[in-house]
Amino acid sequence: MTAATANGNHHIDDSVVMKVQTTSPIQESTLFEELYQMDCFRTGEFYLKSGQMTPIYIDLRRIMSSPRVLRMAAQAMCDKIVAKNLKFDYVVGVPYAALPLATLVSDILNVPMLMKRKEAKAYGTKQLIEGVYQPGGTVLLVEDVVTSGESIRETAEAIRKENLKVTDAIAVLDRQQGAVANLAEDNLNFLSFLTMEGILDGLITKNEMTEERKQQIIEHLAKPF
Ligand SMILES: O=P(O)(O)OC[C@H]1O[C@H](OP(=O)(O)OP(=O)(O)O)[C@H](O)[C@@H]1O
Repeated sequence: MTAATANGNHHIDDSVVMKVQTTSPIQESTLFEELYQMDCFRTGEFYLKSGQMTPIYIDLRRIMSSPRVLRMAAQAMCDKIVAKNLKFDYVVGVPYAALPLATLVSDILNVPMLMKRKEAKAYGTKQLIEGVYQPGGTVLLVEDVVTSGESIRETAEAIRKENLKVTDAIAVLDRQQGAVANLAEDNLNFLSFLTMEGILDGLITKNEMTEERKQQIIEHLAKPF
């Protein structure tokens, strides 16, 4: 469990913080290489949850098929969580793609996990938030890829209805399409380990893309959706 402080808030146990701090941090280029090898980056014509067409699709669902890469992505987020000294009592993944990542973040940091369902069941306890929690506790949201931030907002709303707090969200990758500003409107600080620009630069080094194509993609993604 997390360790309780005098004011009732919680933090990651000191021994876990030290373990994360003394392990070499995951480099962006290292995770990029692994994601590239796992074919997570697709160019072509794809459609996002928002309905927007995108010339580049990043599918991090694929990494659950490699426990090593899945753990590396979770560790990269944990490095950032510890470096930023984020305070929280529970970890919640934005369903579904981020659930394996949230499970590993919970395990690495030894902080309990809760699960938010996409839809409540019509039987059993009918709860939207599963797991054991105390009202008033703080949740850290974990995402795989963020576009508008809408999925994070929806998840935060459901969690706040349960009298839990949410102040921070972290993702493996920010597609840099407005999520930071959108989430700030909802009092959510948003951090990511990788950015779309970093991925496009990586693809240039792999001769998969020219600088000119990168600029065209950035312009396309900057259009409102
Ligand atoms: O920032 P947003 O505009 O909300 O977009 C990002 C969301 O889209 C994807 O999930 P998707 O809706 O495809 O569902 P899944 O996780 O169940 O695959 C992704 O895993 C994020 O949750």
